[in-house]
Amino acid sequence: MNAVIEVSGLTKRFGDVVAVDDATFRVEENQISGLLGRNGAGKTTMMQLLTGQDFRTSGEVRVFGENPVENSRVLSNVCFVKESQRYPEDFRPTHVFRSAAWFFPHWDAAFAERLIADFRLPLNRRIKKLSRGQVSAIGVIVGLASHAPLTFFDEPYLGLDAVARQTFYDRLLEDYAENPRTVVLSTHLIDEVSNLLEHVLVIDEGKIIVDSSAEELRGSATTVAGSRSAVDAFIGAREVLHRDDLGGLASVTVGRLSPAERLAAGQAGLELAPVSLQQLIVRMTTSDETQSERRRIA
Ligand SMILES: Nc1ncnc2c1ncn2[C@@H]1O[C@H](COP(=O)(O)OP(=O)(O)OP(=O)(O)O)[C@@H](O)[C@H]1O
Repeated sequence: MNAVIEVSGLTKRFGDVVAVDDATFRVEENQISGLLGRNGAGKTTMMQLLTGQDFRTSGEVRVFGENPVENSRVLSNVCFVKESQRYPEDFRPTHVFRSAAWFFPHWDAAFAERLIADFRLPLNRRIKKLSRGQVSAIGVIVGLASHAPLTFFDEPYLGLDAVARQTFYDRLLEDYAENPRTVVLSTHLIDEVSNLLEHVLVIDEGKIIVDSSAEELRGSATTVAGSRSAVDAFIGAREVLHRDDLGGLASVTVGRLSPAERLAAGQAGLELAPVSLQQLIVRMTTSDETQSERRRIA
């Protein structure tokens, strides 16, 4: 596989704050990757560095094999949809889409038209008069219709309602199937995007703590539920990631189970349930147990 992004030992400091801390990872071509993490984890800073909008303190960044900073060869192939995108004072959505056609060599005007209808976006209303969700829809439309070989969506749907978010996921997947490209998506709505993601990067306090295929990650923990005595007998000396007890019942999250262990759990009358990506990430990035859980899940 070809790496579209290669990052090595990347660090970005703002005074005393280490926003990105010695990050090393690759993003493969034509995959949808999630860049996930808590508030202030370093997601936006990472995207700024990858799109040449900020300077690194140390380390290396390669996008399409080159340094992205002030590099038009790289940047003409990149679309960055930001959460807090600002537009010129008197701009209307129609102005944004007309300019997008100049900026993005692969701009798909017909697709943009369809998305404008899907999101019911008023084209000729001043952007400053639009609702928060309508402003987000502009960014989402630009990101999708740009057909840029590398597209970053940084928490793109502030204010978008559930229908509009589902429209975004559906159109992204449909279009990605026809026009494969590399997408990096940062979001807090992890469960909503979980089925979209092929690869997951989790950043916490500037450090990349997970770099894994989404499928592998999903199978990396299981919840075992049943009578407390049967659960305790099954888990034995296993490390427990999370535990809930209710009367004589217990529900315990443990790491990856082998097929034989799954069979044994079934024979012991226990129920097994996968742990959602969101639950997993919440547990990995919750402060007091963070370090030990990361080790156990990894
Ligand atoms: N220009 C700056 N000056 C000082 N500190 C900054 C600056 N930009 C970001 N930071 C700090 O760097 C850290 C990472 O911020 P960043 O915006 O990358 O986080 P994030 O993961 O995108 O968060 P969120 O999910 O809340 O948007 C935070 O502690 C933030 O306060």
